[in-house]
Amino acid sequence: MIKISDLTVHFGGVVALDNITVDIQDDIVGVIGPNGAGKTTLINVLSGFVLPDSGAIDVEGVDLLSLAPHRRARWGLARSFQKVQTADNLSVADNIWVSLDTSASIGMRKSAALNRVLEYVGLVDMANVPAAMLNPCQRRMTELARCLVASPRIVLLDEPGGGLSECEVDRLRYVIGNIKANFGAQVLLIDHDVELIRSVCSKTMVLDFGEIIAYGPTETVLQDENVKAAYLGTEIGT
Ligand SMILES: Nc1ncnc2c1ncn2[C@@H]1O[C@H](COP(=O)(O)OP(=O)(O)OP(=O)(O)O)[C@@H](O)[C@H]1O
Repeated sequence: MIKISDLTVHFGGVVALDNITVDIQDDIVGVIGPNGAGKTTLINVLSGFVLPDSGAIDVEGVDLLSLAPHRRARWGLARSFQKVQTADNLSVADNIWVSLDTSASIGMRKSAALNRVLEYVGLVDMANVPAAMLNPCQRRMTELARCLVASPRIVLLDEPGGGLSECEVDRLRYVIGNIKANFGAQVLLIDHDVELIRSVCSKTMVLDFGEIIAYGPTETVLQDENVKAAYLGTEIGT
């Protein structure tokens, strides 16, 4: 469980997160909102890329903000980025192995963990291929595999559906939707693809101008008039 209390982040005059308080308990929770709403900032604070001005975050009894970013990773916090971060000159396997190099004991042989995650994301046949040769979906899957390989407790995903075709999003839906069952980790999923959010997230939080304007069961939230208004110009399917 992620317990966020009174979290505020300013960038100069911009209030990116405005006194947010929320308990995140469900296995897969969506985070949606218009551009600039504060979604990535929330993941950046959780992962240690941004220091908040005030507030506290408790994850499973741990004071997260007291840990340096690398210690959060060792504790079991994994994240992906809006712009996929793969090293082009490394193979798929080596791109994933990077997470194992910095991880603590993961309760199984590291090579077994690598094989398991390659199989899970469907990249077994591509293990030795340089990342430069991958298509966008395979790059995204490589990044997801890197998030999952070291037995994380919490996985933060920043727009993993961005730039993928519909059929690729189907695959992504399976991979994200089964993280809890296969790896035991809680997932926080930011995406603009409302159908992806709707299909995998039991609860969803909506940010607007740094504030939580709705949080609850995904379908209820998507039907909320305030949420529809915040998304004016963006269609939310009924
Ligand atoms: N490093 C930074 N320096 C200055 N301003 C920033 C920085 N990071 C974010 N912001 C500002 O904070 C606000 C929230 O940005 P954030 O990236 O968290 O929004 P977002 O909801 O993730 O948007 P998007 O959907 O476009 O990714 C925006 O006004 C943004 O311009």
